[in-house]
Amino acid sequence: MTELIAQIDDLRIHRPRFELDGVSLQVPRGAVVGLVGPNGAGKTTTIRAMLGLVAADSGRIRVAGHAPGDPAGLARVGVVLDQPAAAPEWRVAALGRRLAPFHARWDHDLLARTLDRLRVPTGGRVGELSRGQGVKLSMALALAQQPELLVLDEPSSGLDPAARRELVDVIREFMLDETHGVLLSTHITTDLDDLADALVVIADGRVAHADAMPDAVEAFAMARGAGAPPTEHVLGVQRAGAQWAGLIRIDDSAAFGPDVVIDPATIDDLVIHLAGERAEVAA
Ligand SMILES: Nc1ncnc2c1ncn2[C@@H]1O[C@H](COP(=O)(O)OP(=O)(O)OP(=O)(O)O)[C@@H](O)[C@H]1O
Repeated sequence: MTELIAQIDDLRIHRPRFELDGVSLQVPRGAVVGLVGPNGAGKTTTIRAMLGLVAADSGRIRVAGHAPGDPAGLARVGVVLDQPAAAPEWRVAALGRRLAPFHARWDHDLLARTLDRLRVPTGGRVGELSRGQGVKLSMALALAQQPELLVLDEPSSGLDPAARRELVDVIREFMLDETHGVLLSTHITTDLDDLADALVVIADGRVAHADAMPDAVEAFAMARGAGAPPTEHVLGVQRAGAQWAGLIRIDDSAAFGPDVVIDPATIDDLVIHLAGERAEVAA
């Protein structure tokens, strides 16, 4: 059986205007798990609960065999969140010296190499870095801990195309060790096409779809037609004038006539139309 490095079962968090409603996901060792979904779907809330940064109302979370927030578990997790990884007044060049005492396996050489490779300026203070440079710094600091699990919440946001490619390469190298795992939340879904071993789509506080890649995407297709959309088999129908488009299960393709065009689906299609499906169910 595949060993899990992180596991979330039936996580529920109640907020005044939001419900995380029974989210379950698993990160096996050796796997990159992509976490996708529309704005406000609950991705960051799930990640924060996993790290012990927000309290769960119910559910079970284990990270490297420990409860969320347990220092023994966190010591094995490198994190890139949507906020700076260090105080703005700290000198970038001094970060290794400042942070190493808090991490048993800190690798100064790896930090220097990653900062150099990602072209992070090391001559100034953290607060002087651009948003993208700050993300790269967070990534370098996360890797310097030599974690077993990397948890990345929208690391690509603010990165230029070349830097995004570098980031994907860095993740690939991290995964050369088959005991490692990655949970990667992103809106740049094309980054996941060749990288993710599994996909979890969250919509409106629930897991709308989860499967291994590429099956997670290839189980679906996009159907497009004109006139009244079919009432069966089409998920999250969207209309533009006389045209309609929706997601279908590939197994249902035969239910459509020649007037319906069927194309392969993308991860974006899943995010858009499975979320639309949830909205229609809720309406
Ligand atoms: N501290 C908070 N108090 C109350 N509600 C919150 C809090 N943080 C987040 N929320 C709400 O929880 C919901 C889920 O937010 P979350 O940040 O998890 O979404 P997300 O999927 O990460 O979205 P995005 O893609 O925009 O980053 C949103 O409706 C948000 O307004």
